[in-house]
Amino acid sequence: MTRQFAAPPHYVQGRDVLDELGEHVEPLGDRVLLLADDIVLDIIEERATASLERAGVDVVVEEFGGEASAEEIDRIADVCRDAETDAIIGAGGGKALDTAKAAREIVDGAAVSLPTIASTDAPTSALSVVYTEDGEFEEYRFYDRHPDAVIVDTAVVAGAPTRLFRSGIADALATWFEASAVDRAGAANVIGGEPTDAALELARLAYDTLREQADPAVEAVEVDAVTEGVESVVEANTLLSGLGFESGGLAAAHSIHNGLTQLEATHGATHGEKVNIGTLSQLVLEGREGAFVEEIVDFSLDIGLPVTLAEIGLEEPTPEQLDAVAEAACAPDETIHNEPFDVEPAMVRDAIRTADAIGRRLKAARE
Ligand SMILES: NC(=O)c1ccc[n+]([C@@H]2O[C@H](COP(=O)([O-])OP(=O)(O)OC[C@H]3O[C@@H](n4cnc5c(N)ncnc54)[C@H](O)[C@@H]3O)[C@@H](O)[C@H]2O)c1
Ligand SMILES: [Zn+2]
Repeated sequence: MTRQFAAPPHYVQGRDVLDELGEHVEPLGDRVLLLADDIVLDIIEERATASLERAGVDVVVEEFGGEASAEEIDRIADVCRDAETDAIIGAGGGKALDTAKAAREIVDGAAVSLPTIASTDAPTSALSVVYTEDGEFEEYRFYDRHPDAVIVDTAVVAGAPTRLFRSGIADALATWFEASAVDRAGAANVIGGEPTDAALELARLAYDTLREQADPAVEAVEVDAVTEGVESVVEANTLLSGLGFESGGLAAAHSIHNGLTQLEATHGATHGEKVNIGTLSQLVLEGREGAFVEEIVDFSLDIGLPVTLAEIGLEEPTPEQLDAVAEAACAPDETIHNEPFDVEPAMVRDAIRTADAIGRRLKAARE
């Protein structure tokens, strides 16, 4: 297998970069669609539009429906066609960004990611995660092109709910564990190559950054402050985790996340919160040392991430529910098969139950 690495050409991060949006978008298009939900439009529409207009870029604003579903993607592609735009800016969380990337794939032109939360590693990737209208995982769509630019205003990100920042830490915490599983298995990364050393190092750097900086950064975001630590964690959640997962590869944690989305009760938990349960389960599945699993549970507790099924909406899951999650996590095209051993649903179910037991014990010990 050849080593392959891919990345977007341009990443911009800093306080108030929203006011420079126009400068970065102007080389990419003359008329852009700005896609965001009502909450995000309230936060960014005025400044984004003003910056784009200063740069001579026409803007058409469209409200995002909230789910990255096939229906919503087709609707947005139609809006782009009718408005004759030549670029699309997805602004908000992972779902709006994924929808913008998917619509650009249909209509062509440029795509820009403008994350307003550091909640996932979706902004940099050349793929979308598509769900049913009801929020169940449906498919990954892979693209040849990355977003042409990724613009992250850290003041906007720090002003958003801390829960979403924590969720991004969870999504980024999974990256090194998954990429290193792919590496140990000699499996393929998300773009179909062997992980480069660079991708593995980026994933590792995301992990090290979070272990050192996540705690104080969460504290800063609680008071909407932008510190160097916040900048580092935003970069870990967005750029390092984004490049790290795509060119490093995914494994069990994200398959278990996908399995969990089968249960409606988990839909109130964020992507990152469900991924955290996936990460802890992956560590148990891999037979990691007990002390190390406890260390990661403790880290999660320190920053306020879920460590039990109850915290993601599954108070008393039935055996049938956990079997359904494990079955879905082991679907033939799932990345759980990138683990360096054969994985069966019963192993996954028992890893989830065991991770939950450890999480409950350590959580109770703090109460
Ligand atoms: N394509 C990829 O590579 C990739 C990677 C990771 C995750 N994902 C996908 O991302 C999605 C999850 O994304 P998410 O967790 O960001 O959820 P989300 O997109 O549903 O956004 C969560 C909420 O945050 C709100 N929000 C956004 N910015 C805000 C701000 N500044 N202040 C207040 N509220 C704000 C939005 O209105 C939204 O309701 C999932 O669909 C997941 O599969 C994709
Ligand atoms: Zn993720």
